[in-house]
Amino acid sequence: MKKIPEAVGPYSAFRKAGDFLYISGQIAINPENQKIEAITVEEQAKQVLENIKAILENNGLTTQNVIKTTVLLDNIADFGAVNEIYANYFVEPFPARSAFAVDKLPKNVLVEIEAIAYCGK
Ligand SMILES: C=C(N)C(=O)O
Repeated sequence: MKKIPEAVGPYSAFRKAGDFLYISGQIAINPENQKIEAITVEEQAKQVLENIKAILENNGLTTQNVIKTTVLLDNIADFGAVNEIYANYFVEPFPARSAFAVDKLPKNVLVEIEAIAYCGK
């Protein structure tokens, strides 16, 4: 099993319900030490997506099972930079997605991404 980040509040990193796996919003926590070490938005986006990938893999899934994501940004100016990293993790047909800039994110990170994966046939 791959290491995954611990929740930073009263929630589960993921929950399975029927044919769906719900992955809580991931922030750039290094699962080796539970610390946020990534500094730039590109580094943070990569760590976030590696964390999502690890959760998927621990559940026997890949990013191709992901049908919906939500991207939360501290600054909408980072939209393009995050898209470039994001595109390395998904292939067509891409998951449906929503993206927002929000006022502040937990632990003052720059990006948070949540995902829903379909585990059925
Ligand atoms: C980081 C989160 N997903 C949270 O606080 O809900």
